[in-house]
Amino acid sequence: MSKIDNNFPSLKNDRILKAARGEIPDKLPIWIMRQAGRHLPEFREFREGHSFFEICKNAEYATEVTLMPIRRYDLDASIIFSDILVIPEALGLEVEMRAGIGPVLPQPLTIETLSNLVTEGVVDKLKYVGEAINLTRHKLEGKVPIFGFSGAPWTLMGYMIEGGGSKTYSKARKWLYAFPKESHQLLNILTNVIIDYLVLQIEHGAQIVQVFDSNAEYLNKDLYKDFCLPYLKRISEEVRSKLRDKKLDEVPMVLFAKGGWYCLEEQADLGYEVIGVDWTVDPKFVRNIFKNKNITLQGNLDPCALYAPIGQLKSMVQKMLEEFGHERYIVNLGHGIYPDAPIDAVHAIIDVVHKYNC
Ligand SMILES: Cc1c2[nH]c(c1CCC(=O)O)Cc1[nH]c(c(CCC(=O)O)c1C)Cc1[nH]c(c(CCC(=O)O)c1C)Cc1[nH]c(c(C)c1CCC(=O)O)C2
Repeated sequence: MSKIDNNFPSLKNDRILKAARGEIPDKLPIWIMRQAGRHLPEFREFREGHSFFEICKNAEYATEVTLMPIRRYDLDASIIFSDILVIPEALGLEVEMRAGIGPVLPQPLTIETLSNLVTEGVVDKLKYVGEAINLTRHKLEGKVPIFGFSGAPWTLMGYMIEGGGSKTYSKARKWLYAFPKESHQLLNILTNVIIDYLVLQIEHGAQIVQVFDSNAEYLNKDLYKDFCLPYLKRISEEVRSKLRDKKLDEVPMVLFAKGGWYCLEEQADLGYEVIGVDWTVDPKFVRNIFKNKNITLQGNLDPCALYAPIGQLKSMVQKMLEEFGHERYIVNLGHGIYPDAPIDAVHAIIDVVHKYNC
């Protein structure tokens, strides 16, 4: 039994939850993908004394890092400090976080080693994430809600087969054509884990969860239909049904399929309240696609816009807010903030968003 205390402080800022459910918050909500970590000097300092996974696996450390952006900025949500690659690790693959490179899996998954994945007790091994969420939600004192998250099946499959990041994900894409049976087998294993992992996070206090399909951009509509949509749908449906079985309240679910412009319409029918879009998607275009759907949009400022002169940055944010409109909208970047993003730029964006008249 993990340490759970679900007697949480009451929530003072529910803008994100309201926007996700289609209610109108007093101000537009904003959070920033990858806000907890690499661009913050206090994180880099903390990181000098601890390895990446040491921080993830120690609830006190993970809480400390999760709170860093909340102390510094007037954000409307926190996101637990962790990584999408904790799932491959719990399935038995070694994952290293190498400075200047990123995640490396020294022994990538092959068709031959697929059956070696340890599929029993996976979520038990991930209880440390639940404990970190639980402690963070207490330490947040109700200031803002906390996001849980997971990588999507295809995105995790990509890292597992490539052994890390890749420019093309061609080894993983090759599986989809040459080994469809094994691909589905792997995607099913991942989907089962993701469902229980998200339920675990919600049980421990996550008030909203996001599924990152960061590698959607390497597929096309046919591949996404075969190898992603059914699994993403199963995740939203089974997370909700497991929560009902456990008599737990449902939480809003966000899907962010980066580069998934080719199947936006299909994403609206997967059972997620919020769909994230990257900066290549025109706000008016996506609003039009979703006009008859009960979907909240999230996004989509180019993370590189943060390097523009502050005045220009503020005008771009203002334009983005006008184009998305104030209903069913959560402000965010179109992908994670970069390590060298200027702190002043983040303050400027939040300032424009919170001054915006809904
Ligand atoms: C693809 C992906 C990964 N991890 C993640 C994704 C999906 C989002 C996206 O597409 O950006 C998600 C992630 N990774 C991290 C978080 C923490 C919470 C947050 O601030 O959003 C989240 C939500 C911490 C991290 N994950 C990582 C760091 C930096 C590593 C370090 O401190 O050494 C942090 C703070 C490492 C990581 N982890 C990953 C990569 C490619 C890298 C290297 C690049 C980098 O982020 O610096 C895999």
